[in-house]
Amino acid sequence: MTDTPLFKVSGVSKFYGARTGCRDVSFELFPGEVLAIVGESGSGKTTLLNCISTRLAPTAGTVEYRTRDENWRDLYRMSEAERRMLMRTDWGFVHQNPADGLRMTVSAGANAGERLMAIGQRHYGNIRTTASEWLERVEIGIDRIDDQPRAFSGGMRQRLQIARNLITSPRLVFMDEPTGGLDVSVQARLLDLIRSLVNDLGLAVIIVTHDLAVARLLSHRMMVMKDGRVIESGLTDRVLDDPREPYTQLLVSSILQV
Ligand SMILES: Nc1ncnc2c1ncn2[C@@H]1O[C@H](COP(=O)(O)OP(=O)(O)OP(=O)(O)O)[C@@H](O)[C@H]1O
Repeated sequence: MTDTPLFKVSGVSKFYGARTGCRDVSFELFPGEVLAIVGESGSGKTTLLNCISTRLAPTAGTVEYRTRDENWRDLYRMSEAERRMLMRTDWGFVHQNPADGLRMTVSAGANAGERLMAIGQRHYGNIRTTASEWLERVEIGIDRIDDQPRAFSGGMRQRLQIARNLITSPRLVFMDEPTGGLDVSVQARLLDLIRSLVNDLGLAVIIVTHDLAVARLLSHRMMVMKDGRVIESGLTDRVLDDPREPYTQLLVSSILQV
């Protein structure tokens, strides 16, 4: 990790009419850092993730990103085309439901290789080679490269979605409950894979989860949300081993013995 942040969120709020989605959230994220956003259902995690990943315009606040050419850019002042390019190249977004992040009716190889074309690669042979390497890296047999993801299990689909996201060497990846809805043994294998890829690639990650065990395993730092606000944040081990807020204490003791 370096001393210069990669991403700055200041005073982000989102209101749905009179209802609060999230309120006055600020934080910085450093290169290579994994931040978990945790909280109960309805606490505002998804709203916040969508606001900071440019999927949902906040009611107030700014979200800034340090680009590869060392410029700070306010994401909501970028043109739509610039934002889309950033999403395709420098960023990844891993959805809870792989069908939301994959094209279900094209081959696994094309799903992985497509983003390389988005960044200008044109050589079919090279794209296929890189796609095969990535399939292998996420433990999908090379004999499945021409199969469509609809013929894959839930765990395989999720691994393919991860390959599709990481193939362009993004610097920042958003993950929304990436292991939600999978069997426990499949979850454990996927978490191991995510952890080693994130470490090997030095990725910065913002991961939303309601599962404190996932936060414990993957994140360096965490933010606890309640009613749209961040009520506690700090190093993951500190927050889980020595929660300061009564609500966090309750969450830690009632949800899971971690
Ligand atoms: N499109 C919407 N219109 C109105 N209210 C919404 C909308 N989306 C979310 N909300 C409200 O905003 C609050 C935060 O919801 P959000 O989905 O962000 O929470 P969450 O922590 O991600 O929950 P979950 O884990 O169940 O997805 C809730 O009160 C929710 O009802």
